[in-house]
Amino acid sequence: MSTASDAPDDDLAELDVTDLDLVASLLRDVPDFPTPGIRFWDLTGLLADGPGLAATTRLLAAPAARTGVDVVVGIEARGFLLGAAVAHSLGVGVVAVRKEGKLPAVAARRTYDLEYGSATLELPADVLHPGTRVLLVDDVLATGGTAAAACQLVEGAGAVVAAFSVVLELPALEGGARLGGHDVHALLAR
Ligand SMILES: O=P(O)(O)OC[C@H]1O[C@H](OP(=O)(O)OP(=O)(O)O)[C@H](O)[C@@H]1O
Ligand SMILES: Nc1ncnc2[nH]cnc12
Repeated sequence: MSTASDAPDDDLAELDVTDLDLVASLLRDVPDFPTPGIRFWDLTGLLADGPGLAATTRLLAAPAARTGVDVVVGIEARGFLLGAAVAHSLGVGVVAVRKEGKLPAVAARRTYDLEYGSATLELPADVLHPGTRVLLVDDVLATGGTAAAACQLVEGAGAVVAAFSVVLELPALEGGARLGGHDVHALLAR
């Protein structure tokens, strides 16, 4: 079983080790999904576990205590589940950055590549404003294409990415390097 010492970020030393160990114990990796050669990290069991979801929410929300945020932005699709939980725990709202074609009013869109394909993200119109401080939330940071696109959308609206919280970083794919120096808080690395 993984332990909290797998956490990639020294900042996390102050976080609850019991919470981190619980999160690590509920992750599952699936070989060759969705395409051959991909080791897919599945958070279904973590999200379905009450104490696991609560621990994850506490850990992902932690950067907001240091930086202060006005709103959480969750990235489709698994970032919606985590983002809403984090926003609720912080007492702020949540904005869904969606895959192409789902929003009736779009502020901007970005197309990007990820580990197993390409996609386009869209930011809803009229929810982020100049100076709005955003906590971005997602489940996995792999190549960083998704997170970089989301950062560009937020900043294109004049808002500020105060921090990016993610459950799991895959450091071999060097996604952090694509985030232009943004503060990345990954709970675990694999
Ligand atoms: O760092 P990257 O290489 O960009 O990959 C990370 C993204 O990939 C997954 O989403 P996916 O696009 O599979 O969408 P889903 O959550 O809608 O299934 C994951 O939830 C991240 O958003
Ligand atoms: N290996 C992986 N597991 C889960 N989500 C991902 N998103 C991109 N790569 C991923």
